[in-house]
Amino acid sequence: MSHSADPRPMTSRRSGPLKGEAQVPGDKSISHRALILGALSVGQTRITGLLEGQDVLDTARAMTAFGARIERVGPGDWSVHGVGVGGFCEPDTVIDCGNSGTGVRLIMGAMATTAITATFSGDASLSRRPMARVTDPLERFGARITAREGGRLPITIQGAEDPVPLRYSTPVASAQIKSAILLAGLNAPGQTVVIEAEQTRDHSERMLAGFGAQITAETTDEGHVITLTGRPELRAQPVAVPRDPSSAAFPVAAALIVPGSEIRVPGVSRNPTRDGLYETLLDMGADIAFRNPREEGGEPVADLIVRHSRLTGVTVPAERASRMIDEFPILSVIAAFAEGATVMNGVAELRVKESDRIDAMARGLEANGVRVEETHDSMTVHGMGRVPGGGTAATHLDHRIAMSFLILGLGAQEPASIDDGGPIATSFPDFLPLMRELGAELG
Ligand SMILES: O=C(O)C1=C[C@@H](OP(=O)(O)O)[C@@H](O)[C@H](O)C1
Ligand SMILES: C=C(OP(=O)(O)O)C(=O)O
Repeated sequence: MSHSADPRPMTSRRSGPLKGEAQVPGDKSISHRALILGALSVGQTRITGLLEGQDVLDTARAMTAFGARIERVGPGDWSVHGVGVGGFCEPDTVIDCGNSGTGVRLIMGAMATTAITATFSGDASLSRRPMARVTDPLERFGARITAREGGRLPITIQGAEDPVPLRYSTPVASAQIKSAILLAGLNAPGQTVVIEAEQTRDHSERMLAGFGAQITAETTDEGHVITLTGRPELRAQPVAVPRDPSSAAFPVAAALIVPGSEIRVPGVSRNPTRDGLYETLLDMGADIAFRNPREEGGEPVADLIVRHSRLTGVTVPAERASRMIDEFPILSVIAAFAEGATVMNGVAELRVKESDRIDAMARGLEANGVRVEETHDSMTVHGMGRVPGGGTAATHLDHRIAMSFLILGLGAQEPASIDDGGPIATSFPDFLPLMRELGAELG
C-alpha cells in the first residue's frame, strides 16, 4: 500500500552533542524473506524483531493474499502459518507492493513456478523501476508474463504449469534478482543455479538453508555460484531478525558529524555482505568500535559505539558497491563533512532505486552548498569539513534520500529541509522519535 499521498515537508537544524542508545529496527531484507519463507513452509514460523515498516507490511499482506495465515502477536512479533512450496493459492486482488522493490521482485519469483495467476502493482516510484531483470529469467522457468511498456509494473504473471529449473548468470549485481530466481527454483524439479559476478547480500541463501533447503555456494572461475535443489519441504523455523545496518547508518552518520556526540547502537547485523559502509567509514578515520560480537538468528551481530570524528575523503572501489548499495546516499552526506574528495565508483545501480539516487543526492547537496560531480556510474563529493546547509532537497518518494538530508541538517550551519518525509515510514517508522531521543533537532 502506498504511504500517505500528502507530502510532509520537514526540517532539521544544527544540534548539540548526540548521546544515548539507538535501537534501530529489524533488518528490512531479512524481514521480507522471513515472511516469504514462512509462507512457503509447512507449520508455524514465529518471527521476532520484524521490521514493521510499510514495505514489509505490504509483503505480509501479499503473503496473506497467497494463502498464508499471518498474525501480529505483539510489537515485532509475528506468526506465519505457511502453505508449503507450491501451495500458494491464486489471489483475488491485485498485489500492491507499494514502494518496495524487494517485496515485488521476491514475491514475483516465489509465485512464478506455481500454476496460478497474479497481478502486481506499486506506487509511482516502484512503477518506474525496471522489472525485466526479474521477469526475463522467470519466463525461462516457463512463466508467462505481461508487463507495461519497458517491462514496468503493473505486471501479470501466469505461473509455470510445468516449471523447468534454470541456470542463470545475473547481468547486474543484485540480490533481488538472485533471490527471485532461487525462490522460483524452489518449485522447479532439479537444480537451479545462479551465478553472480560480484557476491551480493546472502540473506536468502542463509535463510533457505535454515528452513531446510539444500543450497550450496562456492566461488569458481565463473563467479559466485549458488545451487539450489528444487522441491524441498521447507520446515517452519523461528526467525530472530537482527537490527538493520542500513538503518543504523543514519544515527551512526549523525554521531560522526555532530561535534561531541557518542552513541551506542546495539545488536546491528555485521553480515560481511552488508559491511561496505562500515569499512569505508573506518578508512575515512571514523571512531567506531564493534563490541560484543556474537551470532543472533544465524547472522553475526555487534554493538556499535560511535563518536564524533574528523574524517578524510576516500575512494570507494567499485567492487565494494554491492556491499553498501543502500548506504551511498548517507555516505555522500558524511563525505560532505569530511575534508577532501570522496569518490564513489561503480554505482550505476543507484539510478534505478526508489529514485535516481545519484541525481537526488547531487541536487540536494548542491542546494546545501556542497560541490558534487557525477558520471553515469560514479559520484564525487567535495568535502570541506563543514556544510553550509540552508537548502531544500527533493526526496522523490525515496526514504533514504529523506533521512539523509535530515541528518545533513543536524551538522550543517543553516537548517536543511526536505519536501516530503512521508517515505521514511517504508523502512524506519520510528526514525524521528529515535533521533530526537538522541538529542537531534528535527521534525
Ligand atoms: O535483496 C534485498 O533485500 C535488497 C537488495 C538490494 O537491491 P538490488 O538487488 O536491486 O541491488 C537493495 O538495494 C535493497 O534495498 C534490498
Ligand atoms: C533500494 C531499497 O529498497 P527496495 O529495492 O526494496 O525498494 C532500499 O531500501 O534502499
